[in-house]
Amino acid sequence: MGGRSVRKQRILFIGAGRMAEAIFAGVLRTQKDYIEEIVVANRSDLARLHAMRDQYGVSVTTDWRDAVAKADVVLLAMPPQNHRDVLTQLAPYIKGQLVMTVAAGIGIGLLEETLPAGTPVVWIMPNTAAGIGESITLFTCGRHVEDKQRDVLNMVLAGIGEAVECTEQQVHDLTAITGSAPAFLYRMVEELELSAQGYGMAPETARRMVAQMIYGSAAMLKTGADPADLRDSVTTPGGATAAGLRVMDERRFSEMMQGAVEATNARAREMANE
Ligand SMILES: NC(=O)C1=CN([C@@H]2O[C@H](COP(=O)(O)OP(=O)(O)OC[C@H]3O[C@@H](n4cnc5c(N)ncnc54)[C@H](O)[C@@H]3O)[C@@H](O)[C@H]2O)C=CC1
Ligand SMILES: O=C(O)[C@@H]1CCC=N1
Repeated sequence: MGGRSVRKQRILFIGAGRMAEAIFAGVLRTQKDYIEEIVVANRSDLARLHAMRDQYGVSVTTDWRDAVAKADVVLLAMPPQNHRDVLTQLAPYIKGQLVMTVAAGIGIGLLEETLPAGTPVVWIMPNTAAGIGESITLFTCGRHVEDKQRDVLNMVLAGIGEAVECTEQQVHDLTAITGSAPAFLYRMVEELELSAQGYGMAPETARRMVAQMIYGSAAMLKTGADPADLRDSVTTPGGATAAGLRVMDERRFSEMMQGAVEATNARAREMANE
């Protein structure tokens, strides 16, 4: 945190979905000393709010207006499509609070245009591993973010994993790679588990095997090794792996992955304008 101290923060989450939960769960795991209160707001679904209150000890409300004035940070964790409306409703209550959004495709411009002049705003793009402190979070800051808000931002980001500051364009371009790609990977896991089960493995054994295979592979990558070299070291010349990789190439794996990335980013942009 740049050596500066952060006083205890009151963070209001507008939206009580999966990403809100992943972020406050992560922050509460490791940054509790910096948290005065987490308030979670949702329009409806009282049952979910109550479950969150009971599980995490957060405060909950169905009317965020009550909580904005006292908040230090307002974090929008709801669909991109609802941002314009909620930001417009939020604007009269904002007097210097740090406003953050996690929404795909949103960017900084809409926040700065809609909120009072000078409001510090940040766009973050985490992934669901935030909940266990293992997100890789991309972020970009608006024009009015000063050191004291950066310290708060760093505290939140450190609570949910690793973070990389990007340009706004990079957050748009990389949303698929860090925000959505966990789903691409899980999709592959589902297929591998199905194959293992097809060979007679119990579902829980198949899960454990595939999870450890991915964990080990990720650990190899985190040593800094090049993925092409790692792939080569698995691929015995003329051997079994080569036959599998050949099928991936024949079925245009590269084209499929690039297409998935492009479609994801395009849809993120589209949602922000709906
Ligand atoms: N799920 C993920 O892996 C990631 C999601 N995001 C972003 O996080 C945001 C939320 O996504 P999820 O948590 O996955 O969705 P979700 O569907 O689980 O949760 C959305 C929440 O927003 C609430 N909401 C909708 N309109 C509202 C309004 N007008 N006022 C107050 N609350 C409202 C809903 O009731 C719900 O609690 C999206 O903008 C998404 O782009 C970003 C990175 C990763
Ligand atoms: O699917 C979505 O729209 C969001 C964006 C990144 C991950 N989930």
